[in-house]
This record gives sequence, C-alpha cells and structure tokens, in this order.
Amino acid sequence: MTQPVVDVAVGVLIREDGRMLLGSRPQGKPYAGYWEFPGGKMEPGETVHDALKRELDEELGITLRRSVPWFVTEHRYEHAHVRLHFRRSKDFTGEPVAKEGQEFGYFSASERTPGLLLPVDLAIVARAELPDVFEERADQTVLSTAALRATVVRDRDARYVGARAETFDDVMKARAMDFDFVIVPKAAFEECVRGGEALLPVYVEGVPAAELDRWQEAGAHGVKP
Ligand SMILES: Nc1nc2c([nH]c(=O)n2[C@@H]2O[C@H](COP(=O)(O)OP(=O)(O)OP(=O)(O)O)[C@@H](O)[C@H]2O)c(=O)[nH]1
Repeated sequence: MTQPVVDVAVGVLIREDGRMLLGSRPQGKPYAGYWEFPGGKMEPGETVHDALKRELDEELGITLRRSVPWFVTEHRYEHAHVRLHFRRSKDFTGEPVAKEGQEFGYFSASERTPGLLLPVDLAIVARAELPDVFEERADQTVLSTAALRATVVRDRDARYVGARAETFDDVMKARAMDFDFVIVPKAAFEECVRGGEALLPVYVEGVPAAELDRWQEAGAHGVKP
C-alpha cells in the first residue's frame, strides 16, 4: 500500500557563532531520543515558514522572524513517507526551553550530538555550514566529468561538494551522486527548481549583494559576481 506523503517543516537555525540548533526527539515519538533539526508536521493551509514558526514556539519557545527556503527532500520510514521542507534562518529570538522534555543544544557540523542523529540528517548537518554567498576561489578543484561540471569545494576538511547545473536533469544527477549543492546560471534557476522547491541547496551565479534577499526568498543563495 502506498503511504500518503506527510509534509514536514524543518528549520536550520544558525546562531551568530555559526552553530546550529539541534534537539532530541521526545519520548513516545518514532525514533525517540534521536537528534534532529527542530520542526514538525505542517497543518493544512500552513506555509512552511508558518508551520516552522509554530513548531519552534510550541517545542522550544523560540520566535522565528525571517527564514528562507533551502531545499526539499523525501524519505520513506516504516512509520511514514515524509517530505522535509528545509528552511534556513539566522533571524530568531529567545533562548530555547525544552517544552516537551527533549534535550537540545547548538552544534557545529564537526561536533557530536549526545545522541545519534537521524540518519537522514547526517549529510544535512554538514550542509548547514554552506555559506550564504558562495565565493569561487583559486584553491578549489574543478573536476571534469562527462555527466557534470563538478566543483569540489576544498575548505579545510573538504566537507561539501557542489556541481554546476544547467538543467533539472543535471540537478537530479547531482542529487543522485550525493552532491551537497548546485551552482546554476541565473537564466536556468526556474528550470532547475522545477515545482518551486529546490532538490539541493542552489547558488545562482552573479547575484549582486543588493539582490541577494530577493533571490533567497525564492530559494536561491548567491555566488559572488
Ligand atoms: N522535526 C524533524 N523531523 C524530521 C527530521 N528529519 C526527519 O526525517 N524527520 C521526520 O519528519 C517527521 C516529523 O514528524 P514529528 O513527529 O517530529 O512531527 P510533530 O512534532 O508535528 O509530531 P506529532 O504532532 O505527530 O507529535 C518524523 O517522521 C521525523 O522522523 C528533522 O530533522 N526534524
């Protein structure tokens, strides 16, 4: 039997020091005790931002101001088929309070949480340190492959890998190959986020600083012109 898809709003809340908020799943829920990003199921008629705002308030007493779309991914559990709508935010207030008996804390991607992360979230934690604006530098390695023009971002620990994409098909391949993000030309953005939500974090080439907010609202981050 096919399970209905459950839409879930998930937040990557990044503190000033760059650490992200993670918490443990409360007792009584599937995967209780596993660590995850804050969020929860969307209610009918809610936008992703509104659902996230509600969940953050209900679970942790945090007030979410601005968040921007990041990417969407699906996963089939035994208990549910979920579509996770990730948004990123650096604009929130309030010290988290565990309202449902969960544990929580702020972590960098290289720090271990006290309990295991949900397996789906493992790769996404590394992506949380992707910058708002991607700056191409001389020490990055460009790999030529037949399938994709792949750019390996060699930061200190080679934590994430991106690919250049021009079509939706390129993006699908990049996702299948476990790339962490794509860089797309401005003119290809809409085609690459077919359906309105990106399958991977997207950077758009040549976004001037003055236009960054507008692109972020549409689900794209920037690459320095
Ligand atoms: N909040 C959250 N859920 C995630 C993440 N990753 C992930 O696979 N999920 C899945 O998305 C679903 C979210 O449901 P939930 O049980 O947390 O939502 P909720 O608080 O609205 O639940 P309830 O109202 O049924 O108690 C779960 O199946 C969970 O395993 C994540 O990083 N954060």
